[in-house]
Amino acid sequence: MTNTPTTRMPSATTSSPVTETVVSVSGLRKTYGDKVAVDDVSFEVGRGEIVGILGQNGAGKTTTVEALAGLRTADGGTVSVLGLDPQHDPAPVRELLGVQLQESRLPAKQRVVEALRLYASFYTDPRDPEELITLLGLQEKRDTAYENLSGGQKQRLSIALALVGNPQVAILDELTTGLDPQARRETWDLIEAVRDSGVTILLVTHFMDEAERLCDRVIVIDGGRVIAQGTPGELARGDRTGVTFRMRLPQPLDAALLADIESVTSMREVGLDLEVTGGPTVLPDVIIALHSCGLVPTEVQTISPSLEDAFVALVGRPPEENPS
Ligand SMILES: Nc1ncnc2c1ncn2[C@@H]1O[C@H](COP(=O)(O)OP(=O)(O)OP(=O)(O)O)[C@@H](O)[C@H]1O
Repeated sequence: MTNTPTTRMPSATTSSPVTETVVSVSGLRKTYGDKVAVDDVSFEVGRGEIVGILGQNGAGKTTTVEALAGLRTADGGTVSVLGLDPQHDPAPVRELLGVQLQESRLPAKQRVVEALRLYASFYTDPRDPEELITLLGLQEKRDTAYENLSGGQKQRLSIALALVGNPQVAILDELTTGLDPQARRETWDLIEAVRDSGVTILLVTHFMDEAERLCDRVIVIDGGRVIAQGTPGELARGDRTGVTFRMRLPQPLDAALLADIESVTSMREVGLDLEVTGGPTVLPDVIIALHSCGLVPTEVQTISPSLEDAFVALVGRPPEENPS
């Protein structure tokens, strides 16, 4: 994690005090006919945080954030943005909340600067469109029609449109879906710059690498319910206190040598490597034991548990490769 959040929220495993809650969702419920899209969702977001909403297709993520933005009517529960109620009085919330929803589409011939000026005219205290064009690296595309922008440029424009009202909170849904790896990394840098400019961000994503890179905390939704929340590191570690590493040795090893080490709990061969798992001191214990036999590994790599592993363990299935 490269982020240094200005506030930390309580999570599954921490209890730091909340300094200022800007978004609060409590017992949210939404049905479409017989279909329960959101069953019982509660969470809070503190000022300056980037919080990820993770879940598979159909988990209820978009319904949740759209209810928060006052774009869908909830059947139960409460939502609050900066103390305002978007469900019963959405107009003032729109001044404070920017929304980038999935697949924003603009008229094909509309130029970048025209779109930004038009959207700016909807707000009482908008950001300067030219400043946003610079912030989002769209200077060279300022006068380009929407239809002639690349996928990454369209995405950056949609983020600019979410920010043009000068919001204190931004909801970004499927931020980097369909972008190439470089455009994704550029978009991530941009989101960090947006957060550093003082905007609290709620990020809906399928991508675990994106959540690990950007989010101070993540909320995992499955079947319309929150099934876990915490920092990406907390969720990835889960209950694990042990260490796993892989090493490559210059010659075959008598397995009994390592099996006798108290801190070693398991070993397995992975290709040319030996993977060892054990207690907190297992890595130095193994290296010292090898050294006493005149052996030095040619490579050693510690294996960190990933958010993706945690997600699979929690949800029972991996996040979709090709989100809809
Ligand atoms: N307007 C609607 N009418 C009927 N059912 C809907 C509607 N919108 C969403 N649903 C259903 O509600 C459930 C939750 O949908 P939602 O879009 O909130 O999920 P999601 O987690 O955002 O999924 P995705 O990642 O695919 O966008 C899904 O089963 C979906 O099919």
